[in-house]
Amino acid sequence: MSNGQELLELSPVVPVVVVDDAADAAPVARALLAGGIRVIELTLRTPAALEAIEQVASAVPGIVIGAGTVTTPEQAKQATDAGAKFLVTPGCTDRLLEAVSGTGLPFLPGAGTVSEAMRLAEQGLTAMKFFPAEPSGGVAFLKAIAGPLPRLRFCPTGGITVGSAPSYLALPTVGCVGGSWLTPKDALAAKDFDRITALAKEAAALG
Ligand SMILES: O=C(O)C(=O)C[C@H](O)[C@H](O)COP(=O)(O)O
Repeated sequence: MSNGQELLELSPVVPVVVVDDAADAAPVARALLAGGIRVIELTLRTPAALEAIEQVASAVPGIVIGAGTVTTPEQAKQATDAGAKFLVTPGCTDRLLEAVSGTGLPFLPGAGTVSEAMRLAEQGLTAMKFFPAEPSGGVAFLKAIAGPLPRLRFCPTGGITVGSAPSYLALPTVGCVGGSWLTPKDALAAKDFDRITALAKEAAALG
């Protein structure tokens, strides 16, 4: 996997995972894999995130581990050092884009408007996260911009559910969708990894 376009092909659904306890990360990754999902995006929103990435990178080699919520150059470097194999940003600044490209990892930069998507395309980046998908116009927005921007491809994320995912995945400009619904907070709190496997199976079947 060497670029963002390949990232879009890994799985129909990229689980966006928030862990408060790094010890949960490897069991969650195994539960997702058992359900047929072979990619995980751990968000840098919690203090446990970098350790969680390290643990998945070393203990669950079968899953492709990435870091999400990368918002600063420092985080891009920390996530890379922790063993992330790809990076995802919710939006983009010039400084962040330079840092993320500088890691050499494949990445999905975030865009939420036509101009943001065009600015990324100007830099040769044609695979991006569409965030926040539902509040920004969802499927209707993506359909509308496929006319002027047919070569761009997206991982829409934000407000997507197992029910709405198929209408996104049916669009030719959508490679995969992202979502946190595979790893609900209460399932993590109860360490109900079987439930995560069941949700992963349901999501993997969308492909
Ligand atoms: O943390 C990030 O990097 C984000 O940009 C936000 C997440 O991608 C969304 O919060 C996931 O969306 P939900 O599936 O609606 O929970």
